[in-house]
Amino acid sequence: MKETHIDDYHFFREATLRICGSLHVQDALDAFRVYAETCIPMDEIRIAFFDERSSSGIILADSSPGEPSHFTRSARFTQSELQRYRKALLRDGTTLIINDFDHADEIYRIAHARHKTDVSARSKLRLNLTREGHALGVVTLFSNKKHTYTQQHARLLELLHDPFAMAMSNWRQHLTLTHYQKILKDDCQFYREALEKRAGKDVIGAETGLKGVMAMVGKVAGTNSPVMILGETGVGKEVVANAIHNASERRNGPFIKVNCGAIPESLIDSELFGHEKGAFTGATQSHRGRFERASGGTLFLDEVGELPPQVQVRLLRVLQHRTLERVGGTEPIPVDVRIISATHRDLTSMVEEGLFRQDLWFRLDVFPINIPPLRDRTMDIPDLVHHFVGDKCRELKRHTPWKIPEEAMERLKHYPWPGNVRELQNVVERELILNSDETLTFDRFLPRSAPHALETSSQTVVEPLDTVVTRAIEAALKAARGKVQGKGGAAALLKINANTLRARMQKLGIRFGRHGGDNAPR
Ligand SMILES: Nc1ncnc2c1ncn2[C@@H]1O[C@H](COP(=O)(O)OP(=O)(O)OP(=O)(O)O)[C@@H](O)[C@H]1O
Repeated sequence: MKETHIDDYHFFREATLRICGSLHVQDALDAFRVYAETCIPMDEIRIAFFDERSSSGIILADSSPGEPSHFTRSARFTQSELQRYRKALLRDGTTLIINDFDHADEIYRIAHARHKTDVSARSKLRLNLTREGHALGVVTLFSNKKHTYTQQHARLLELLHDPFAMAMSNWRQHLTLTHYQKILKDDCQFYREALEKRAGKDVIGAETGLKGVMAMVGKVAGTNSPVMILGETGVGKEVVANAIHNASERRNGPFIKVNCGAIPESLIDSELFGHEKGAFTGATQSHRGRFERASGGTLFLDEVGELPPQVQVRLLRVLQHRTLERVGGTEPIPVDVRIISATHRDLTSMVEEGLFRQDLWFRLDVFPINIPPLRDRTMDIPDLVHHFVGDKCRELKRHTPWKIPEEAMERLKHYPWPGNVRELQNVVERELILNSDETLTFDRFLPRSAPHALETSSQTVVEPLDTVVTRAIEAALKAARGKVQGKGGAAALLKINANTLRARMQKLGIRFGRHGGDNAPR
């Protein structure tokens, strides 16, 4: 290329605009090459840096006018190669011209070969990027002809040291952030799917006992109206709230649940609305509340009747203004959530007694949905039982086939289920743990002899699940003389996997070993 006079200022300005013009290193490099090749010849240009942690040379971007060349983006170096490379960089200064690559320092030829590159470079011009004495990386121009580069080219490239160094830091930070953003998005998707699986997307009884409820769900899901779900404890209020969210346009946003009765009064403000750093003793970090976390999705206020009066006031204000302020904050934060509330309490009488604000109730109770108790939709019981047995068998890794006699199912249908679906779910779990036969009779919980007594005896028959499970495990351990695993062991007697049994023993605090003295299950 015939050397022509190039105005330094003009070159610096135009080149810098392109180098710093994009956070995407590839776009910036392509734009720079298209402009700069009118002043400095190049068949290819690369930007690379050294990653100290992995002792690897990493090519960030590569640009050429024709077909992109092939190379390995990341190449590892040994410690001694690294030292030789650093020494050579120090020796060679900011720019280096190699006009006959065959005679270049061996370490440069090693680096070139290590990237398994198909660039047939004959000459190269390199700019060594440093900041405050630290090596940031290199910009390398390649030419397929020998003796391409002159001191004038090197001088021009050197003018661009600072813009390239600054852009290099930004590109690397941008790449790191994009990398973490991808990981977070992926994790978020994974946990959302796991949560959906746990919550169970299926609404059993949607075509039978809950048909009317699901028709209401279908009508209201597409709107943004607040929904109030009413029903006894354990009827499936959360299941229905989930169904509304999943059928709405917000389905790809978060579904955040707040159990208003389970959060201590002193924490509920911060849990719902978040707080700023230093808002109170112990607030060492700022914290997003559940309202903010639910942004773009649905906020499910379970047991809304339990909200303390002062929180009712603040909730009303957020719903009216559609903005919130974190505890200790002054900036209003816009709120974009759909509210679904639920309660098993009689909110109308709570309003009459002054225990629940009427204005808040009007705002929340725009579209009420009443879920009937299980005793009023006994036709759903067989499907629910089969659904829960299938689920629990998978969880307990119980592969034996099972059947439920017609007569046992009739008894299940006639029980009044004061704890509704949750109670039925617990009874199924207990039956599967205690009954290792193929036939599930439910005799322990619903005795055949006195079906009429069931309705009154529920208080004495139903015990906390953990108590029953503990008793069963202890009985099995006793029969197996402390042996957990293997033939005749407690796991075999209970027909569950030994690891599952150990996990349960640990959770329930059951002592291990033949004499209960060992501290690890065998
Ligand atoms: N129709 C249904 N289909 C499948 N599972 C259900 C159904 N209804 C309830 N369940 C299951 O029963 C259990 C209790 O349901 P859920 O938590 O939705 O009840 P709830 O009315 O919100 O209870 P609470 O009043 O205690 O908050 C859950 O494990 C849920 O998965």
